[in-house]
Amino acid sequence: MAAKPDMADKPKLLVVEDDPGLATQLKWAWEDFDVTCVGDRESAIAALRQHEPEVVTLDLGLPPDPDGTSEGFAVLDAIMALKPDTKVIVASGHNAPESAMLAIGRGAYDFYRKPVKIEELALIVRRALHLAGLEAENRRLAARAGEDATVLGSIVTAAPEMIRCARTVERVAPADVSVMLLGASGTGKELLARGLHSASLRARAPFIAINCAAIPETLLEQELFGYAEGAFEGANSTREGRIEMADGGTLFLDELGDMSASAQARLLRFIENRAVERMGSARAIPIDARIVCATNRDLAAMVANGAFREDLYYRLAEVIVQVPPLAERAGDVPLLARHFLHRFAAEMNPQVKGFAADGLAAIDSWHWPGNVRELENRVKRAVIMAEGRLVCAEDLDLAEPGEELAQALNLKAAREQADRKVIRHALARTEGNISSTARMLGISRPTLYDLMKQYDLSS
Ligand SMILES: Nc1ncnc2c1ncn2[C@@H]1O[C@H](COP(=O)(O)OP(=O)(O)OP(=O)(O)O)[C@@H](O)[C@H]1O
Repeated sequence: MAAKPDMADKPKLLVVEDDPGLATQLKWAWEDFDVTCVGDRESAIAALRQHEPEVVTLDLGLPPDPDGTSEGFAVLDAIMALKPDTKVIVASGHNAPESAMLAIGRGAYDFYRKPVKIEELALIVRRALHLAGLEAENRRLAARAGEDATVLGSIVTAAPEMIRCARTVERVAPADVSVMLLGASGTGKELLARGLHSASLRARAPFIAINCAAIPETLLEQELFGYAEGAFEGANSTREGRIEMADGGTLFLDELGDMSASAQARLLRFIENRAVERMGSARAIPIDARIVCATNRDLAAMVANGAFREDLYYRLAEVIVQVPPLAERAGDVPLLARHFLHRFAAEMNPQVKGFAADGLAAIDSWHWPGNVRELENRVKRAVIMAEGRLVCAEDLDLAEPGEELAQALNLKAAREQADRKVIRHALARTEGNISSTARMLGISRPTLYDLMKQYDLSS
């Protein structure tokens, strides 16, 4: 015996009709629907809540106002408020032909004329159902695309290279191993470290980050290990270091390659003893912190030439994760550009809605040596600069230095233009960090300061 089609498989139709004869006629006309018939506002809303129908046919003339439209509109408004994706088809009676148009203005999908022609109504109902299905599928896909475009919480990517990298981080997160993130500046190492912490069992404890390159060598040890009162001149009170603050949580050591030999030795002692000694104090304070570190230097080479301790290296690099540069992540440049555009437009310039074609082309052809940080800064600046709805190539200021030089007045002017452009780009890449900019340009900090003064550039 063939199984009876299960009601659960059938699309749901709610018929709101106060004429019992007509309601019965409609009910039998829809064999392939799971039909519910009701005759007033209260039961219509109750049925909506209970069955969540995809499609509703609604007679606007319902009791206690069967000759008017007030009750019908009240039902329509309630449906639009409770479940706005419902396709409502209203009946337009002889007495109020204009009400059909009003109903569409208030969210109804379509209307039919009374007296009802079942075939005509069937066509409208089926089309509405088809559309409801398409819309539901679209919503599902959009939600999935949203999920897929971010990994480890906040990392926007669709590139297999980066997804693999994030998945590795996700997999090692629950194990209490040390993780070393290797990759160029601005590739998202800190974001990955934060993602790792959030995915670990330590998520509720603090995530403490310290950038070893941003703190002068002499202060780094104080920052990391803290100090006791009187440890040195000016130490008027005892201060806990970052390692202590990370107790129970994760300590993120950024730019690890910039750590002095003395700080390296102290760090190794902390790892071996699982305890810190504040500077100027012999008391060992037990600390349980997981270390995640990152560097854009070639640490293996630094170990080979003695600039970085080998024993420390192996303690910190139980798992090594290579973070690919942005230029090697297929499809990520336009994806991230749009992500940043929408974020910064919402924060700073809501009239901006997207990229002009030449803007997208400029983004696409740039090689992004400063990686995601450079892209983020460029788009931020462009959103602020944009005058219209679309960000164009000019707002992004991405031309190669060479392109404009051919038109320069003379060699001196050309050199100056090139200097300005290269310095501006380097500053954008490092978010105005003078030491990193000088290192990137292969000049000393004083030389960079001089040039910035000469060209009237600010960081
Ligand atoms: N995949 C991504 N999705 C969204 N934002 C990102 C992504 N990658 C990086 N960013 C953003 O780019 C900026 C730079 O990232 P991050 O600081 O993590 O890079 P980094 O590799 O640690 O850089 P550095 O080596 O210079 O410290 C941050 O503002 C970060 O939020």
